[in-house]
Amino acid sequence: MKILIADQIRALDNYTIEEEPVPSIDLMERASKAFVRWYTERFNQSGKVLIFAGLGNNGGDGLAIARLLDNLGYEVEVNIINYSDKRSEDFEENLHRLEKMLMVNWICDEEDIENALKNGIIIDAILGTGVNRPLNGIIKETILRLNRSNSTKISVDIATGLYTDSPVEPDAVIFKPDFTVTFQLPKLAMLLPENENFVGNWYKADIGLHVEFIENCATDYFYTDKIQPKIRSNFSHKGTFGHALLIAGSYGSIGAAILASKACLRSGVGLLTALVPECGYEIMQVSVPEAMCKTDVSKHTISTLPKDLTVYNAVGIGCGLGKALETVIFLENILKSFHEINPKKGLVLDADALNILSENKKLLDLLPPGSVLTPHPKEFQRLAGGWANDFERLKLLRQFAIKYKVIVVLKGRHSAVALPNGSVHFNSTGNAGMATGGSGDVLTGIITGLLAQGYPPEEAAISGVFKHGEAGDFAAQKSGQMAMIAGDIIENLRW
Ligand SMILES: NC(=O)C1=CN([C@@H]2O[C@H](COP(=O)(O)OP(=O)(O)OC[C@H]3O[C@@H](n4cnc5c(N)ncnc54)[C@H](O)[C@@H]3O)[C@@H](O)[C@H]2O)[C@@H](O)CC1
Ligand SMILES: [K+]
Repeated sequence: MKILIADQIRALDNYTIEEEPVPSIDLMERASKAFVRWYTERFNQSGKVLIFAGLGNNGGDGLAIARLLDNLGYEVEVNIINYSDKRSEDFEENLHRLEKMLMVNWICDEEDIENALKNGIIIDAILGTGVNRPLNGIIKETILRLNRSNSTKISVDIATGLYTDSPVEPDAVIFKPDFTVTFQLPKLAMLLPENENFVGNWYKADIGLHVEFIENCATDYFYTDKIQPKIRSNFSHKGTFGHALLIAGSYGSIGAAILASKACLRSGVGLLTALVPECGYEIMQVSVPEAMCKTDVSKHTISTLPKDLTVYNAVGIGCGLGKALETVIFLENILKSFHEINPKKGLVLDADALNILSENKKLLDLLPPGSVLTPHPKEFQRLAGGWANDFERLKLLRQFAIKYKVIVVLKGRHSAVALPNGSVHFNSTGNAGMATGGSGDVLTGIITGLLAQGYPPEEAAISGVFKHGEAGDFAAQKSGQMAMIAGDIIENLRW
């Protein structure tokens, strides 16, 4: 699914209005009905609904929502923030419709704000995607006061004050909802970790905007909310699904090799060889009997390039590897030999392989095009340098992927997969229970397994991240997020 910037969303609204055609007031009614559908599925008629509306179209939505909820028997109180003389046409029309049924309160000063605050659910329809400057005056005062309330808070489309596709000022005042119900498409700002408090749990409400227009919009940002399942032929044999090599583990971290190996096997790979230091041999053989196991000449680390690299369809390196000097030299050698053996072979670099790259930046130039790197934010910072905000981080991520022609999976709540063409694919699956040791090793195993089966690296990364998160969601349903361990993600992989 595409993610569009605010100007494109405005153009999309207008195009839908002209081409469908649908009068803008009816489109607003459709959006408001979609919100009300979401709301009535979760909240019953007990208690008050306190609607805070602005004077533009987001406010218009708020007034239409008030009317629809009132019709459904909810006890609604409407507060309009009187911050300007300018009102949108559809706001005026919805005010006209509402005033036939309900009295509205106009908020002009702090006393009005205090009077408006009662027990009830707060709905923020003050400003939406039209916000273009920091909040001040009576809007700012209202938001400051609403944010102090313990009531459940819900934003219509986007929290008041949050810019759709640019960073907010460091000391900006922004509404802090528990939920956001956003129309049609997710907004970029809602996917960035620094905005977590200004989004809450968010839901997408379809309002039937023009599908072809969306298809023709150019964008670099996408949201992965489903992937195409691949069908396996009945005539397959284990050779059909490739042979993966995982190079992982060091003394004290053989568990990382086990987790990556199990995940790789559960991702459909035909054959798996794990290369571990000698100290890991028995542990691997006992824990993962399905994998073949080779050992390095070193007892505790990986130091020596395997002879027969051409046998493998994909190689995953880094889980629990350590950063011993001999391992650094090993990584340099394998990156050099990758260019020679077969540029089409897949390569995944994770954890200590990434840390070695950041401590030896000249190695970055050896990265084979199409390699998949899976850093968490700290690892990415060490690789690419710091950033002032998440938009800047996103820019660095894209620049890095373009410059080195690699795929970078920046792990997090909505893991961002940056491709060499500069596009970024945000993931929809996963949960906080996955922030646990070994979860990254599982992802490396999955992506390596997909690469070995012949998935193009872009698809292996996007699908792997999606399935990893989905398995984490299944695991959380069973044991709860707190009790989850990385092994549960592997057990819950379903293809
Ligand atoms: N255009 C359409 O057809 C639809 C729009 N919808 C709603 O319309 C919203 C966008 O509406 P608008 O474009 O009218 O914009 P908003 O309602 O977000 O804002 C209204 C106006 O406030 C002004 N403004 C911006 N920043 C401000 C600030 N900090 N302080 C005070 N005033 C400020 C701007 O002039 C802006 O146009 C969406 O978020 C969505 O809720 C939905 O009804 C769906 C259909
Ligand atoms: K809003």
